[in-house]
Amino acid sequence: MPKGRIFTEAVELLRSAGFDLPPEFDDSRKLIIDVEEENFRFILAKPMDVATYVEHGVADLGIAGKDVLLEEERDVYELLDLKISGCYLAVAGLLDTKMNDVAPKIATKYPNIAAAYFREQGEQVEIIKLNGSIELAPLIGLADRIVDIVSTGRTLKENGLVEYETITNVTSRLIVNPVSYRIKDEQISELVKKLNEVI
Ligand SMILES: Nc1ncnc2c1ncn2[C@@H]1O[C@H](COP(=O)(O)OP(=O)(O)OP(=O)(O)O)[C@@H](O)[C@H]1O
Ligand SMILES: O=P(O)(O)OC[C@H]1O[C@H](OP(=O)(O)OP(=O)(O)O)[C@H](O)[C@@H]1O
Repeated sequence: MPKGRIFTEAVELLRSAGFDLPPEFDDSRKLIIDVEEENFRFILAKPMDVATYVEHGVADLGIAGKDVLLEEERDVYELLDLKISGCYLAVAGLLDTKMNDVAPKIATKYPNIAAAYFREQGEQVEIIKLNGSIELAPLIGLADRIVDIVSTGRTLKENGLVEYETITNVTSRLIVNPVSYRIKDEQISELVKKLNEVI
């Protein structure tokens, strides 16, 4: 399970699919929660790391944003679009500004997605990896553009930035380790069926 934003929505989804999740899921700092009644162990990780745990098989299943899956390109299967935590990835910058002609600078938490996007556009850019507050970069002259998540658009607006292009829509997905998918096929299909009924 991804901690943070997605967690609350994911817990709600699992509960509505019939999972009996204890109150620990609402207020706890535990990183591993065993739910014996369901025969499930929940591991709470940073959202960007979920696919890593699943690829390595220490978790059979995971919930990860499509942004993470595109950025990390882990060897996992995507089973379901859970249609939660919706947002999108966009190129943004200061109003009425052109990108520098020579190797414009792009600040982002998503260097792979950004590099692939500008490569497809035939533009040579310099990617600057940041870990948060991406909107700062064009404001203080670190970058010409940013590639970042937009949800309500409030962060862009309040910082005087505008969106130039949409890259892709993002929702959270149910992912599975390819070996687990073969071995635990029955259990996993049962879970997918339950989730499908409430998505
Ligand atoms: N407004 C949003 N901003 C960022 N991520 C969002 C937003 N809305 C939905 N998401 C989803 O939530 C995930 C990130 O969750 P969250 O912000 O809790 O983690 P994080 O980026 O690791 O944050 P932090 O580094 O602040 O802990 C993304 O992968 C994306 O799929
Ligand atoms: O369109 P909005 O609803 O304003 O949401 C988008 C903002 O939310 C995220 O930042 P976050 O809050 O995760 O902070 P961070 O960039 O410092 O990690 C994202 O990186 C944008 O900055």
